[in-house]
Amino acid sequence: MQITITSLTKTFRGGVAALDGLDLTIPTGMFGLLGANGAGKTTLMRILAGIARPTSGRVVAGGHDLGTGEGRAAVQRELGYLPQDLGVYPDLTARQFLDYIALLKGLDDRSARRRRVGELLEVVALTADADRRLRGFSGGMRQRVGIAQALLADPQLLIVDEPTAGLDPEERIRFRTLLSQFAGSRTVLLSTHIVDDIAQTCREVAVLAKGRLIFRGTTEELVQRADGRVWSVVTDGPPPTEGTVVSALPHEGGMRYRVVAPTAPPPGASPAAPALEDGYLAVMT
Ligand SMILES: Nc1ncnc2c1ncn2[C@@H]1O[C@H](COP(=O)(O)OP(=O)(O)OP(=O)(O)O)[C@@H](O)[C@H]1O
Repeated sequence: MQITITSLTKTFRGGVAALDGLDLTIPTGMFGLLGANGAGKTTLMRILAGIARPTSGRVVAGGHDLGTGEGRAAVQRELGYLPQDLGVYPDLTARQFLDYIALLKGLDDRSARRRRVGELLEVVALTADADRRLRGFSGGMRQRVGIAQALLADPQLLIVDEPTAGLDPEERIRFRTLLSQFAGSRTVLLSTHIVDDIAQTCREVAVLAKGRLIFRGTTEELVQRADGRVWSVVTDGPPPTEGTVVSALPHEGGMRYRVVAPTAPPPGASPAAPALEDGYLAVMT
């Protein structure tokens, strides 16, 4: 499902422009959305999910205009959404919770619903824990329940908002592999602060800042934005003051700093190969 966003704005009461004339096309497949806190990612996702309404502008998803009730209903039938703060009922088991959400989504046939819930528990590797109460689940297990509920209706569009925050490395890897496997011919919009999650799953990415698009392209193109701007500085003195220090590691009696600097290299610097995070920092600065 392709999504075309044109001149989208969302201004909250008090005058905060969460989205400020956003133009963006999101193709089929996995698509990454990066941006600092408050950049407007959640607002965009809520508008795409039909939960929030824009102040102005247009969104067309899979040929459906979200500006109309009919269009929103059509997109919502094809939508799976995992918000940042999915509330679960702690006293329900994973199976009961998914069954309940499936019922809300209109899966009325009891045996079909039971089958679908069973399949999804398998997909998210929770079959063995299916009949435990959610209250005892780890953060990662809860996120997997969250993704299972988002996948219940086999959506063509899956929107996930910072799904790996708080997960341990193993769970993060498992979670993002799950998303990639699911994507295929569908559209998966992944919003996150964790640049590595995007690097490992998405070919294309957009970066938002203050409600505006500041980059849209492939992950390789984002890496290229940092070409000639990444430096390695070994020193036993104070850290470099130019640019942004992205890492600091002890090195032979001193420190090795990795620096993204837009102009002249810091004294004593040698060039380093850029990574996606450097490209992100380069466009952010
Ligand atoms: N309901 C609201 N009322 C007023 N301002 C809001 C509301 N929701 C969001 N905002 C403001 O809109 C801006 C964008 O917020 P949004 O949550 O979309 O950003 P974000 O990129 O998702 O941030 P984060 O990464 O922290 O989740 C922020 O300045 C935020 O304070």
